[in-house]
Amino acid sequence: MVDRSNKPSAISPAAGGPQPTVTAEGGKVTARLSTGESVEVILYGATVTSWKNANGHENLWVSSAAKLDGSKAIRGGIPVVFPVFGPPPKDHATSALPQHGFARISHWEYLGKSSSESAPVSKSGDSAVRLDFGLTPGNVSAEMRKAWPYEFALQYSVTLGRDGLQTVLEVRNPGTQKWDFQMLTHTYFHTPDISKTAVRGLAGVRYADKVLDMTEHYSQGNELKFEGQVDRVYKSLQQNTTSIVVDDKPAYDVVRDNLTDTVVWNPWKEGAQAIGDFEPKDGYKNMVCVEAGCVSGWQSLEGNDGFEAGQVLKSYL
Ligand SMILES: O=P(O)(O)OC[C@H]1O[C@H](O)[C@H](O)[C@@H](O)[C@@H]1O
Repeated sequence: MVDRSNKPSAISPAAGGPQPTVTAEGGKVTARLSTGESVEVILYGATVTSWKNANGHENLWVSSAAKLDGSKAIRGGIPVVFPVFGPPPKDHATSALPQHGFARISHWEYLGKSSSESAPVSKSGDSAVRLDFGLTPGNVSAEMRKAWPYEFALQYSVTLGRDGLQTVLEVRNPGTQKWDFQMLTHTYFHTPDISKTAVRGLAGVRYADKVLDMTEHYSQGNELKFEGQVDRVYKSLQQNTTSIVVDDKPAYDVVRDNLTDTVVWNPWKEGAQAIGDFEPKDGYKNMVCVEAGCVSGWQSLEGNDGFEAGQVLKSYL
């Protein structure tokens, strides 16, 4: 088990003030703060498909051809990757699973809401709202169970505050047999113009470049710009904040908690053409994935052990 230095504070019922509204219907949970911020989570994959600021700005990119009916992983928003990132290695216990595992293609249960005035995303005096989702073997298809027959329990918490959006994944092994996993939140950020967009906070870090046959490199400058396809796994980052800037101005921050790695992905023109549910085809100009996770190695969980990690997303748009 990996210890967590920075656990989010306990959620306590909010006192007074206008309360957030939460609706759960049609396989979707929507929460809105009295100040106007909102979030929408589809139970299929517990995928966050919308996160808006009080001014109405949508922070996430979702393909106009994304399947929202449970027939395919949702192309956009924040898919949850578990228990393997990317194509599973051939000689590993996850080898029979599809790319990025089963969490994003399973129907999660909505466990309920709670309010908090002490979450990392709440401004003082304002309440944040937390939505909890659960996934256990009973929610997973027989095919996926056969491919990965371990006992597990996942709890995914999405907390909306005026200061941002927090996602936390708690992974538990209630069985007796030890297993390994990787996890990642595959956030698709919306950007007005990829040619003016850069990612900062990745300097001096070792990364595997998937575009260059997984070869290893060291990142030089502190800024990654986009002039073609980018698909990199940055490993063991020291600094816990990765920032997206547009025209040199802050757009988003991703603050990792107990997650060592960050994947940066933009499929560019050729990649978008090759992905059936990526629409519009020039949508790559309006998105960038900055994905916080632990994917460069494996986390091991003994029986009755647990692991918890997450991210806080901030928007300045
Ligand atoms: O098409 P998907 O299975 O959703 O994967 C989309 C992308 O996810 C990650 O960012 C990987 O690093 C990419 O290599 C992959 O193309």
